[in-house]
Amino acid sequence: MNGIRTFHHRDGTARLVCFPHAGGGASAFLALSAALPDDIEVHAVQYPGRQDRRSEPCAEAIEDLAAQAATALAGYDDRPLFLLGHSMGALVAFETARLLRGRAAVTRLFASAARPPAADWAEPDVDALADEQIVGELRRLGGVPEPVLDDPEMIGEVLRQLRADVRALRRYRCGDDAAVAAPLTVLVGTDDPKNSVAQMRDWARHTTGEHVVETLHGGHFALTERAAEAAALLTRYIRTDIAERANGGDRANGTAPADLVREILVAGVNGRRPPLSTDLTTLEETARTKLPPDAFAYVAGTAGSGATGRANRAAFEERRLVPRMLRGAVHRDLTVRLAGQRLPAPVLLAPVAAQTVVHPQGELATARAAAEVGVPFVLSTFAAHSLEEVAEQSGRVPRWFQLYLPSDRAVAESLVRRAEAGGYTALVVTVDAAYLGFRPMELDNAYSPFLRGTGIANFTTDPAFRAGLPDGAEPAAMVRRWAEISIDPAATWDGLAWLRDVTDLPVFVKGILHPDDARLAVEHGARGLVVSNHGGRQLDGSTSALDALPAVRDAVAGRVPVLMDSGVRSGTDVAKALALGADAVLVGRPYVYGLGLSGQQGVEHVLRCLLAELDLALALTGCASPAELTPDLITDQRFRSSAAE
Ligand SMILES: Cc1cc2nc3c(=O)[nH]c(=O)nc-3n(C[C@H](O)[C@H](O)[C@H](O)COP(=O)(O)O)c2cc1C
Repeated sequence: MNGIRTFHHRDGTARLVCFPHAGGGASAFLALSAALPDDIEVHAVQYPGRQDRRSEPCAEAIEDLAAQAATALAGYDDRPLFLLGHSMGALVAFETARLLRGRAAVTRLFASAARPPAADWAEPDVDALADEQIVGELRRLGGVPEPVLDDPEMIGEVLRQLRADVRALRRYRCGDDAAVAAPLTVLVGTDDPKNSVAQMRDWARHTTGEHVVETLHGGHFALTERAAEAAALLTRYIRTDIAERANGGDRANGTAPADLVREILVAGVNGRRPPLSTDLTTLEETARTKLPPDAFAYVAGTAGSGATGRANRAAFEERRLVPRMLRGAVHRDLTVRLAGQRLPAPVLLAPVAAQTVVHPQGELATARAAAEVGVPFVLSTFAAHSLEEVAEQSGRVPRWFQLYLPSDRAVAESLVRRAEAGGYTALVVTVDAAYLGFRPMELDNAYSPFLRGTGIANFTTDPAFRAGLPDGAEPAAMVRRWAEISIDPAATWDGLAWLRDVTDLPVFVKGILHPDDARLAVEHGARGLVVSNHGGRQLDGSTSALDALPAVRDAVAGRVPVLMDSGVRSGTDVAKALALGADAVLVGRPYVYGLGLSGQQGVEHVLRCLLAELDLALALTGCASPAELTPDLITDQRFRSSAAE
């Protein structure tokens, strides 16, 4: 009997085949199948000896289950094939992918709640355990409904299947070098009592392709118990893989970011010069002379005496890279993955409010530049153009939306829904600006763009916001209402948990500096963090973001990606942040100066320079990818003894 079951018949562009856990049947994936969208056709493998295959004997070995599945799937080669195995099912899926090589190519393998194939699974000898002991363990892990656990006949059936499966699992052996070619995404529940994120790293040995670890909120059965969250994550991977196949890869034109150097020098032969200096640290001084004074002060300003603004720069300058030689890093790949999304480089444009202050096209020009260069733009809640208008300019590069949590939760929810509908793929919740910092450069000019009606477009276009105002409200009334509700100064971590429950979009928390806040953010649903002091604009005297990074990174121990911003001015700054543990970096003021000085072209220039210098930093430190930038490539000048100088 063909062991493939289908719950929802769809004519999807992709096929996802799910492999159940020990003691489980195909129906374990019913809710997940329902939560997945129509473009993904979902099938589940029914192992012999259970549910509608009850009359057949259970399999003796994982390899037998894989051989049966591979035979059934051999003809599934008419659309991209994805395999997803849960717990023991991950081993069956892995072995199936190995057998399918050359028959039906597996586009990606998802392994959920499962240790790597070569690891010791430490499964107890269930034949030697009493029924009550096994039932106790099943209660602890979840996954078997209480009524089944309490029904002697039904639980007897589950135990029979489970014992057979665990016998097969205990017999299974896999070498360290057994690998599939398919990229591999490993999913692990944040509270899985059987598995930890650290144990998942060795899955990397079992693929010659990409290896990513993703966390889901929940325990051993997070995959099926949090079906909506899991479905959103799987969908992002599947759709990105399909889009990549359609494009034939991003490097199709064969150019690397570092080729900018040659491009500029060759253009010079014909008398052409770059539009702005390639030394991005000089743009601030150019902007000071060219931008309107109020606008320049708004962008350049920091809090108080500027101590934190200076510390942000000093932290980068005090770190030095230690180049490595003769490593032949010719083929470099800047791609990174964050919360299931593939980014062409570990660089994003930070959310910066009210961009029409420096250029009439504002965020529209920035979005076009981001799309042109292939760098995601994080749009501010306080943008001068609505998020829908900006989405239209954003092309195919992932776009993210930054959210200040409004005290009117109806407005907050409405903004989230609009971001979802507008194709934004992540939310960045900024938590360090419950109050505006004390910023002398703004105060001395008595200048706020918002109070003059710039930077509130997402509110004036929002139905929930407008519902709180009389029809035909004057602009001044809108500004007053905006000032009342746009940021909730009383928000607590519960606000983050609320947001997690309102949306399936991954939520990054921006503005984290303390390791305890990092842990709290993850506990309340953050899928990523941004270590940031808001470019030194909030609390003067606070720590530099780069100095805060390693402790935050250690606090989350790989459970979620950690991004950073504040003070990044060059590609080598990006390299330093990555070497100290950032997964990606946001850049703020430099691109805003590029926008103010040369519009879209200026933003493109800044981004190209950053990426070119980052690519060269990889080449000159002998790294083929951002992941190879490690702390040993950094020295900290502050801790060098004079003898070493
Ligand atoms: C003019 C200006 C406006 C900003 N507006 C926002 C905002 O609306 N939301 C937000 O989360 N951060 C905002 N930021 C902070 C940036 O996202 C980022 O944290 C900071 O600019 C990084 O530091 P850098 O400018 O040194 O690169 C703003 C920064 C500037 C300079």
